[in-house]
Amino acid sequence: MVQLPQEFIASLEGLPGFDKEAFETVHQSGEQITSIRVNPRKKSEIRNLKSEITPVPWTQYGYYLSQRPSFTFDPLFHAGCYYVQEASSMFLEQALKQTVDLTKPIKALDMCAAPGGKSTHIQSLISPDSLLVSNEVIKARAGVLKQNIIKWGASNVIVTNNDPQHFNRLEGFFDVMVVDAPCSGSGLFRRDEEAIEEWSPDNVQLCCGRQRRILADALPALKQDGVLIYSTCSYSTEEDEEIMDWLVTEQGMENIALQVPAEWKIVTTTSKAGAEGYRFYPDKVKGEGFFLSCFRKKEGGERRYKMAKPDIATAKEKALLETYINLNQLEVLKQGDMLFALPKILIEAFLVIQANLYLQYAGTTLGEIMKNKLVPDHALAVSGMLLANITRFELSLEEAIRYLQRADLSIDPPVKGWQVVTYQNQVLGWINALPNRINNYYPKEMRILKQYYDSGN
Ligand SMILES: C[S@@+](CC[C@H](N)C(=O)[O-])C[C@H]1O[C@@H](n2cnc3c(N)ncnc32)[C@H](O)[C@@H]1O
Repeated sequence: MVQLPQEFIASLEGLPGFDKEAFETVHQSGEQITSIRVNPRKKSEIRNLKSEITPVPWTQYGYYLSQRPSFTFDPLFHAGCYYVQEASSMFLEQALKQTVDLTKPIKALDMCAAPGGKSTHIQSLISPDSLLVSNEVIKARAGVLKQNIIKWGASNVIVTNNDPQHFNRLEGFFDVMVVDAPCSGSGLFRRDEEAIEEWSPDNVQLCCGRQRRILADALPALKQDGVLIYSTCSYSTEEDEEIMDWLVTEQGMENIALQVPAEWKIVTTTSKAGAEGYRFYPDKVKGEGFFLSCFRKKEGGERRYKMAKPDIATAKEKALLETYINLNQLEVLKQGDMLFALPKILIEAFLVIQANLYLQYAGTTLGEIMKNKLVPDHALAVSGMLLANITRFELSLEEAIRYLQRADLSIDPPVKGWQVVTYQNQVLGWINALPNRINNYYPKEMRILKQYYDSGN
C-alpha cells in the first residue's frame, strides 16, 4: 500500500468530519466496495450476480454487492441492465430530487459526462419528455460515453463533444446543470494507487483554476432560477468549499441546502460565505470520497437560439420502420443515410443543439435503408422499444459470451432472417440467420476482447 502524502493529510487537518486516524486506517485496510445502479428501463434479476445485495441508502436504484463478480462476463452488464458505479456519487439523486420538480419536462446538461455514470443516473430520474444533453470535451472519452448511453437504451439523451465555452451560444437554455468536475482525485485514493502518486498541491491549484473556468463558461447556459449541481471526488477545500464561496460571491449563485438524514453519516460542511456542501469520507460512509453542493441561479437572460433545419424521414422510410417500433411519440430524422428517432416533443431542442454544438449521438439510431429494407442498428436492438413481434432467440451464458466477443455462433434459430438474441430475456443485439450461417452484428467497438477462460470462470 502506497502511503498517503503527508502534505495531503496535513491539508485536511481541521476540516469538518476529518478524522485522521480513521481516515488513514480505512485507506490501509485494502477494503474494496462494489456497487451497481440498476436500469429501471431494463428490469433484470441482479440476484443472479451471485452476491449478497444491500441497498445504497440515498438512491432507489443503487446496491452494494458483497463481492465483485466478473462484470466483463456478465451479459446483463453489456445489455445495459445496470451500471457499475461508486456508491457515494449516487447521492446526485438526492440533489436532483430535492431541488428540481422531476415530474415536469426539463432540459438538463451534464457538462463533464464521460464515462456516463451521472448521465445514466440522471436519465433514470428525469421524465420521458425531458432532455438530457450529455457533454464530454475529450473526443475519445465522448466515444465511451456514447456507447454507455446507447446501452442504457433511452431516446431522450443527446451526446455532445464540446468545450464548456461553446455553451455560451445557449444562454439560458438549461433548467438543470451538473458539473462533475475534473479534480485532483483524492477521493479515489483507496481504490486507485496511481491517484496517490499523481497528487500534489500544485495539481490541486491547477484543478481549482480549471473548475472555475468550466463553471464560468457553463453558467450562462443556465436559466434564471435554474439549478447547478457541482461535485468533485476531491477532499481539498480549494476544489470544494472555496468553489462554493466563489459561486455565491462572484457568480450570482444562491446555495441550496439539502435534507440529509444523520444515519447516512454524510458530513455537512459550511463555507466561509455560509454555503452548505456535503462531504463523503470512506471511514464514515460505505463509499469513496466525494463532495457535492447545489445552487440556484439568481439572475439570467435567455435569447433566440440558432436552429438547424430538420431532415425528416419520408413516409415511405417511416413505413419500413413501423414493423420494428411504434412511432406514435417519436419523430424520425436522418443524418446522411442513417435514421434516428427522438421523442417528438424534443425536436425543437434537438435542432438548437444540432445548430450550436458538435453532436456525437442523438436519440436512438434506428438503422439504414438499403434496397428498400432496414438494416437495423444495434442501438435499436437495445433501446427497449422493439415491437414484441420481432423474433427473439434466447442464448445460453456461453453462447451469449461468444456473441458479445463477436465470434462465430453455432446456434440454429428456427426462424431465419434478422432477429435479436437475448440472455435472460434481455436483448444483446442483432443477428441475421442465413440458411448456411449466422451473421453476428454485435458492434466491433463494443466487443469483449478477453478470453472467457481468463476470468477464472
Ligand atoms: C470526474 S470526470 C466525470 C465523470 C462522470 N461525470 C461520471 O459520473 O461518469 C470529469 C470529466 O471532465 C472531463 N474534463 C477534463 N477537462 C475538462 C475541461 N477542461 N472541461 C470540461 N471537462 C473536462 C474529463 O475528460 C472527465 O471525463
